[in-house]
Amino acid sequence: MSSHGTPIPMTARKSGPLKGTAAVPGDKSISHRALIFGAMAVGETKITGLLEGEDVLDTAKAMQALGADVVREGAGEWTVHGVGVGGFTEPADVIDCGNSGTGVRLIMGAVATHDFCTTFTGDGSLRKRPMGRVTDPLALFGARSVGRSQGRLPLTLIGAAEPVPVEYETPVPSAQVKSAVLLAGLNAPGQTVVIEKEMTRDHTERMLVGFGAELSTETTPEGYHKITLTGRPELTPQEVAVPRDPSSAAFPVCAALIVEGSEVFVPGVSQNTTRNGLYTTLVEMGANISFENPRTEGGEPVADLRVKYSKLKGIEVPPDRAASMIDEFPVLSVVAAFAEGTTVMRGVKELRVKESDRIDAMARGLEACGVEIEEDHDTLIVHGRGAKGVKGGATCATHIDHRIAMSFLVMGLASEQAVTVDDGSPIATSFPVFEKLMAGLGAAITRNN
Ligand SMILES: O=C(O)C1=C[C@@H](OP(=O)(O)O)[C@@H](O)[C@H](O)C1
Ligand SMILES: C=C(OP(=O)(O)O)C(=O)O
Repeated sequence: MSSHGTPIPMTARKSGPLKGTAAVPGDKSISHRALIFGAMAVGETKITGLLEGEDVLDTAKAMQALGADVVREGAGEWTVHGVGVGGFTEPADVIDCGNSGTGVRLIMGAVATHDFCTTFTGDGSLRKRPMGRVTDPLALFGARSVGRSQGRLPLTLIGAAEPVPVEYETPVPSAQVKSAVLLAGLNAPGQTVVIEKEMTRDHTERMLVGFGAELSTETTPEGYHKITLTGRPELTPQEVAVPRDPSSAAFPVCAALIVEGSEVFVPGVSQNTTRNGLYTTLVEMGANISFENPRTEGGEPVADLRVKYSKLKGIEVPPDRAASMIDEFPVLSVVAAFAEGTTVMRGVKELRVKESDRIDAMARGLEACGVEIEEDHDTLIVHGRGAKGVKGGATCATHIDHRIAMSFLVMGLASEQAVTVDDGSPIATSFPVFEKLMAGLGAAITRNN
């Protein structure tokens, strides 16, 4: 039973060709950051295209609780009157980040170098996720924290009264950890340095530069990604146009690839190389995707995708691509089930600490639907059914995980028998218009109660 909300079981049935345009909402990562950087700038930041999903709305509430003025002006249009770097005030109540790892970890970073105390919590999924990966580097700035065992939420963070700058090499490939350290470094004197062995999504770096921080990036002789941030800048308010979310676009794209006769147009999909690993992988599998009208939107390189049903083959995904498609492995494993041959996903252990253990959740659901898999701690291998087709016919557990729910619903659109998910309610955390958008393409997805 989820503590996210009342479970909403949903079912997807074999559908006719999917046709039309899938204009997915704003990018979740960029939406969180637009609110947080807006709150740390002096003056009014205007945001358009903000993702109004539960995760981002929780971050908006948190920014208000810390003293910023955050106002919804219209659909996706928000203004943030920031309090300036170092200007947050102690929240009067617990900050509840709901289902959002990004929200809680970035906000922990933002308050860690403020001389006050913040208590964080979240839903049943977030309370299981590891926070030590963020509280460990924040301790180097002088922040202290007390959480449940293994640093789980609820957790209280006592910010550093006299923060010191930090040099930190991230032990796991995580943009959330990198961003937490950089956000803490904003209110520390001197230079904060983050080094990552594998480069993760770079929205924090791009947006900090956009908001006027002094930040430089370089590749070290070992090939690592090194970021140097000068603390205590005055951030200048911005007009942020949030581009569409490539992680949400993955669902209509993958659905079109596996539902026979489909042709779907997906505008404005990020071509940022720290986010587009799924699309590279799909092309290697033989996907018929054309990348049209390349341009820049909201500071991100984007293209319009025209996607046609394709006969796909299994491939080995290079492990060094994992970070650039980390949220897309669940839906890739669905596509792999329909491909001819085996798809090997190695170097994916980070999937075990997402909203759910995504290797386990996908493995169990795929098996229940008649797909043979192999897994170990860091690997998921899917033996594609190809011409034999996917049986389906199971109810898959989603474990309060939006991407698991959407992935199995996509699977049901092309399986012989319907696929049910026990709880589709978490879809609202990242893709609140998923059902409407998929219905518009002709996908047979229904709620069961
Ligand atoms: O920084 C971000 O916006 C995100 C980073 C990734 O998490 P990790 O940093 O934990 O890999 C990703 O899974 C998440 O959906 C969003
Ligand atoms: C992992 C995800 O988000 P978060 O870590 O912000 O909860 C995701 O959206 O797939």
